[in-house]
Amino acid sequence: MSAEKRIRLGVNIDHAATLRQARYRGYERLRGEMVEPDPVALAIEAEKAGADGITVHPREDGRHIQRGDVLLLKEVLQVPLNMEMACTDEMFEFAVEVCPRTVCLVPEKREEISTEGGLDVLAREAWITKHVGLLLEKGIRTSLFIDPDTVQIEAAKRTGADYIELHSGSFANAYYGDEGEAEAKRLEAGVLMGHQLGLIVNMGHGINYTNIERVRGIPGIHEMNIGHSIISRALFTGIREAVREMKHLMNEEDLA
Ligand SMILES: CC(=O)[C@@H](O)[C@H](O)COP(=O)(O)O
Ligand SMILES: NCC(=O)COP(=O)(O)O
Repeated sequence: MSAEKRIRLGVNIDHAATLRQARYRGYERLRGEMVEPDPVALAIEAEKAGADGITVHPREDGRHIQRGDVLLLKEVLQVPLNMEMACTDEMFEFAVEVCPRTVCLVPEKREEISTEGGLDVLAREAWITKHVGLLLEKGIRTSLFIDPDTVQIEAAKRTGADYIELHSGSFANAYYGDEGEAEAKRLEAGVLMGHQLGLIVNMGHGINYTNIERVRGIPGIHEMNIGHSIISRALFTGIREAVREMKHLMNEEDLA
């Protein structure tokens, strides 16, 4: 695949933090203790293996990645940090403190295990538009994590955000069923529409080493953010191999 068409791989390391917090509930790096697994050390390994970026989602309730992790990541990473966050004033303040390359605005529900649907941009359009501008003043670009729906993509454009990340969870859930192809086509149409509107289009959620074969060929995907599947595979292969394998697979390249 030619360099300009290569899909960038953003590795979401939250799931390592989820494992850590399962044992060390309430742990926050700022206390200075060292417990495992360390998501920051994992991110550095992922970077060494070729990750083009690292994604984290500090939740308002702090149940997965911790704020101290995010601040440290910003210090030690060479590759861009993408920080997902809920549309709240408190998270905005934290984003300004961290100053990641990009912020990706996501919906957040206390009761969900992971992010279930895309952001309803129309419902939060005024807040989002204002904060896209405020983040840009601080040199932070904004992405909006949305379902591949026409009205949401149009609304995303109106907010002034540079990026959208199309939520591929419905596709991933439907992959083995009758609706898999229809969901893939929805993503395809969403990427195309985003492009036509001049947005940079990313994709993420539920992408794995199997279903990647259906979405990797969609023209114009800038970056895929992949977490759960890579961290799961890393338990068997180590993170470097898991990243290397996904990076080659998503770009249809042979492993050297
Ligand atoms: C926005 C998204 O799809 C994922 O990044 C997800 O939110 C990861 O974080 P959690 O595991 O805390 O849900
Ligand atoms: N925004 C999606 C993401 O970062 C990773 O989602 P998943 O691969 O952990 O489902």
